[in-house]
Amino acid sequence: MLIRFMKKLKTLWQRSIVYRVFVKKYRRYFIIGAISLITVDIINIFPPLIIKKTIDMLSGDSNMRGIAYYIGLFLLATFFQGACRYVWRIYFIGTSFRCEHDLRMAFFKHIETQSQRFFQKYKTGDLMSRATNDMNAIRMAVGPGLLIGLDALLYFIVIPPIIIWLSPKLSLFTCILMPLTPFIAYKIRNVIDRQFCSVQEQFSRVSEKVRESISGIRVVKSFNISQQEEAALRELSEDFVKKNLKLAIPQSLLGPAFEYITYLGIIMLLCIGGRMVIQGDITLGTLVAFQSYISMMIWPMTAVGWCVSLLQRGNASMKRIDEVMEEKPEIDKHSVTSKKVTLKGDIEFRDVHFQYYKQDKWILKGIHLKIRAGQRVAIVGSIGSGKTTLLSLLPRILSVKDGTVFIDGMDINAMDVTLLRRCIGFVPQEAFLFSERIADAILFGNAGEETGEKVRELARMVKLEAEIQKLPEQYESYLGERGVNLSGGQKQRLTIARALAVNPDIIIMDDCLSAVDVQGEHFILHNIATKFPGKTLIIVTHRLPAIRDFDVIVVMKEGMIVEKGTHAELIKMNGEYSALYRKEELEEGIEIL
Ligand SMILES: Nc1ncnc2c1ncn2[C@@H]1O[C@H](COP(=O)(O)OP(=O)(O)OP(=O)(O)O)[C@@H](O)[C@H]1O
Repeated sequence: MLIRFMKKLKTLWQRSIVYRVFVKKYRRYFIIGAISLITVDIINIFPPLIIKKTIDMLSGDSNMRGIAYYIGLFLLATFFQGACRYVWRIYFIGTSFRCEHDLRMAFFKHIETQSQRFFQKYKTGDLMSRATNDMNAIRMAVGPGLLIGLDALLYFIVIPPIIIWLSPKLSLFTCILMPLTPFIAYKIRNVIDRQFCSVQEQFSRVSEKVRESISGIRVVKSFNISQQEEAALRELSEDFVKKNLKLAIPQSLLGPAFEYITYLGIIMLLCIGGRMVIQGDITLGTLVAFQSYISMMIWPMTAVGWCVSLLQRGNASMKRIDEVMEEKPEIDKHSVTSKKVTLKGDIEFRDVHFQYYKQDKWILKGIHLKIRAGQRVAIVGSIGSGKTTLLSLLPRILSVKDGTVFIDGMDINAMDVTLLRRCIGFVPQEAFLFSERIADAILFGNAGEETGEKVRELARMVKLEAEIQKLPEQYESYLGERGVNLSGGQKQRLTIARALAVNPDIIIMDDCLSAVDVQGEHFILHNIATKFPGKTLIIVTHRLPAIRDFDVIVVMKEGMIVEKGTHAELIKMNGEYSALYRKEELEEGIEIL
């Protein structure tokens, strides 16, 4: 029975936030902190006893040497106590910051392994709120929460036996109200837990709205919808205030409720204890010492409520972190190696089907495509025909579940995703840039590489050099958030330079020249062909003249490959490609070969 109980206790402990976040990794720090805390609380027992002795001496024979001795003892005890307090603060509170750091890094690393599907489920603002607010709540639980809890527990263990020893009768009267404490804590705790979750969820919504409005500020202004955006944010924010106020009620009830019970105890003590001193049942020193101990209990009484609230908040936040951490990464073969393998660049899609969600429509329907190393391949087709989806499978931004994709004869699902991505220069449709120096944005992810000539060479290759040189600080100029201080075409060219910087074996360009003029497009494609000979190039484009000399042109329609061949072959076929080309010919007034 006892063994079963101990086992259950052990399981509970190992599941607790304190063990998982703090003790498991920083056991030594926990032990040092706990020892110094115990020492402080043990030393704490003595000052009231010393005071009792001194008062009793004063009301007795007034032995001055004895009094001086006790004063010396008192000073020594308080000094030692201060030193130990310093140690536990460092070991508990300091370590709680390390725990928060560890958890945040683990959270971030986990998010990095997730696929698009995950990011559709969790909004950016929500993830931000989990990585900041929730992490902070967890730190407060395993730092101050743990400290206060342990401290209070020690007080509850140490002080009652002493007051019983001082006067059992007086203890009985004073402690009559004590059992009320855990009962009230339990009742209020549940309410706090429920409301804290609701506050955190609302905070996520507010964060997401703010993020969305700021990143879409250009659209908001150009569509003149600032007022609607403001109203939407106000509604969310007001709701957040209301939820916080609702949470504040049980939280603020907790402390006063405990204090009230404790002060009732003190009043009873003064009435009954005073009478006992007058009747000679106890000495004045005993009453003073007794009162000191009861006052010392006020702190743990209040602290229990605070500790419970911190632990509850921490637990609620941990649940939110666990929810994300339990999301299985779609890609599990990640390595931390910095080596780069070289791929030849043969690619094969074998009977590939893809759907974004189960039960959803199929976006790719039985794709069979072989690309030989060094070929230049263009993928064209109507809007929404699945071109981006198909290309996203190669660097495993999306995972292939039905069918197989091979690179150099290897199934990409069996390849280390880090190494795979290092061999692919991927230029996405949306030019996303971080706010950093232009030189760093070009050498992105290649820290440690020498800048200078390589950066200039890449900028030249994408026809960006002259424009960068016109900037006041040239390559040292900082990009605004998401590159707001660049034009659409400049952003696209910079992302191409960034992809080429890794000297990839396979270059994938997803409609990333749409904001570049025709001459610029020819210039860049020509440069890629000459500077990266023998590399496989796959490009998605809606501008057909630019790809007339490509080795293979693949035409997609409704998730299927409907035509494949060279420009001349496809024109001769007089099918889908020929129709698209004629349409473009009309639009741009170009001549068909
Ligand atoms: N993340 C997503 N979740 C759900 N459906 C998606 C997602 N991304 C794309 N789709 C759907 O998949 C289909 C193919 O989209 P995809 O972007 O691959 O087409 P595309 O041929 O590249 O289009 P475009 O020429 O406009 O870039 C579309 O119907 C689109 O709505």
